[in-house]
Formats: sequence, structure tokens, C-alpha cells
Amino acid sequence: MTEADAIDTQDEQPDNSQQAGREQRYTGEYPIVVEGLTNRFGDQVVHEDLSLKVRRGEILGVVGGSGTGKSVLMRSIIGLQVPQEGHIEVFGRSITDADPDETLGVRNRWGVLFQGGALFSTLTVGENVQVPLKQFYPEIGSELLDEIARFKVVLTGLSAEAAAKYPSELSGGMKKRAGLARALALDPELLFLDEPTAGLDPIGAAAFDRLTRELADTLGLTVFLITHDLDTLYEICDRVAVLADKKVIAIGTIPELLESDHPWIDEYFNGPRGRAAKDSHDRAKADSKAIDSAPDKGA
Ligand SMILES: Nc1ncnc2c1ncn2[C@@H]1O[C@H](COP(=O)(O)OP(=O)(O)OP(=O)(O)O)[C@@H](O)[C@H]1O
Repeated sequence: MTEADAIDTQDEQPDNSQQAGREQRYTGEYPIVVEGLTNRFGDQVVHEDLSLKVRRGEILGVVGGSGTGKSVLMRSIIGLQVPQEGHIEVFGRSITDADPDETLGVRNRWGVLFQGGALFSTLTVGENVQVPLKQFYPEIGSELLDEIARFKVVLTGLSAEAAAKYPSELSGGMKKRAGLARALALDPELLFLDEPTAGLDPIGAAAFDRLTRELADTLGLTVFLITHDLDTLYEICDRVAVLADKKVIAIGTIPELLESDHPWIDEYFNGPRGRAAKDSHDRAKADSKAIDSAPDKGA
């Protein structure tokens, strides 16, 4: 049983609206559905008639040039940005038409790692992880809060001792993991990651990618992952959505996208960095095949 399940079964239940939607996991095909989205800031049109469906259980990479509106799209889906037009559903419930109180039962089913980690600098890592827990489950006692926070910290590959550290005492990679621990605080079904490997060295970035894939597989997460990191796309994303021209112009596996003749997609995947990421991915695959078929394997 997960902590959230344990909390759900406690005798003293808080306001029912906070529990709504939490009693069972989403079993539909598309936990995120965006239709006809338009976002404008003054005269600047960021999205126009943008549509997107995210499949349950997939890691969807979201790419696009700087300023194409990847973060604004994520903010719209989680209700932080009210679009001018369009409809967004998460777990089959409207985000755009609903009163914020009505979406409470949906909001505690996702976790977000914002660009840069966005940890509270005056709180320890453990206290940062406790923030969403206290917000949605104010009835949990401090001992259980500490225990859940420590568990989440360890889940992301940090030591239990890291829970007592302040963000300023952590390396960039540790900060990302701490942010991820906070995003996982509520046992989410859906995880939003905004450029999680930005600023990490290649080894740290690869380790974070592996962690994301492992957590997604073991916890059964759907992941909406904004990135500029081609290695991340090749290594862990099931599909990739491309933002350009104010829309999602293509969505599919990388081999499918490689067939596209859109100039941005062609340059992105077939430019020098795209080719290097593909070569490195192909080499790693060939190496692991060679190891698997070695005669003395397992001897
Ligand atoms: N609150 C806001 N007010 C005004 N303009 C905004 C606001 N938020 C975003 N924008 C503008 O919307 C556009 C898209 O921003 P967004 O942050 O979504 O881009 P992005 O694709 O995530 O870029 P990057 O890859 O550089 O992070 C940008 O031109 C940005 O300046």
C-alpha cells in the first residue's frame, strides 16, 4: 500500500473535495487531452489551435525551439495559465472549465519538477518534500511526514541524510533529485518535468534519465517531459511531440519523426547534434546486444 492509500483509509477524512478522484487510478487511454488551445500574451500569439493527446504510461518528450511555448503548454495543462481558447482534460476532467476547487482532486494526482528545481531555499530537502503533503493532507502528523519525505528522498537516489540538507548545500544534480522527490511526494500518476537535465554534466544527465525511466516503469507513471536534450529523447522517450508554428506539428516515435520533411524537425534530428545523439544511442544498443550474446555471459 502506498502512503497516499494509507492516508486515504485513515478514519479522520478531510474535506471530501480533496479526496475526489484519488480513490482509483486513471485507466483511460489518454490522461492528458488538449484541444484547440490558444494562448496569447498581448499581441504575441504563443499557441493557436494546438491539440495534443498524451498516452497513459508513456514518457512523452516535448521539444521545440526556444520560446515556442513548451513551458506555457505545461502551465496550461496544470492550470497555472488560463488559455484564451481551447479545452484541456486531465484524467478525463476538465481543467479549463472547472472551478479551481473542483480540480483539487486532480491536482493531487500529478507532480511537477519546474525548470531549475524551484526548491524553497529556506527549507531543508525533507521540508520541501513535505510542502505538497501538508497542502493536500494537513491531517498527517509530523512523524509520518518525516518518514514519507525520507522515503521519497531515497527513492530518487539521494541518501537519507540529504533530507536534512538545505538546497544551497546540494550539487546541481542533487537539487534536481530533491525536486523530483518533491514532485513524487503525493504518489502521482502523472509527472511533469521541465528541462530536468539542463545544467547537468553528461554523466549526471544520463543518470537522471535512467532514474526517470526506472521510476516511470516501476511506479506506472505517465511523464510529460520538456527537453532540449537529444540524448534524453533517444534514451527514454516513447514518443516525441514537436512544437513549432504555434502548434504540435508532429508527434510520434523518433523513427517516425525522422520521416518528416518539416525543416525544423529535419534540422533538429539530422543536424550534427541530432546525428551524434543517434550514433551514440545506436552504439550503446549494439554494445548491449554484444554483451547479451557473449558466450560466457552469466558464467
Ligand atoms: N507570463 C507571461 N507573460 C508574457 N509572456 C510570456 C509569459 N509566459 C511566457 N511568455 C512568452 O511566451 C513565449 C513562450 O514561452 P515558454 O517559456 O513557454 O517557451 P519555451 O518553449 O518553454 O522556451 P525555452 O525552451 O526557452 O524554455 C515566450 O515568448 C515568452 O516570453
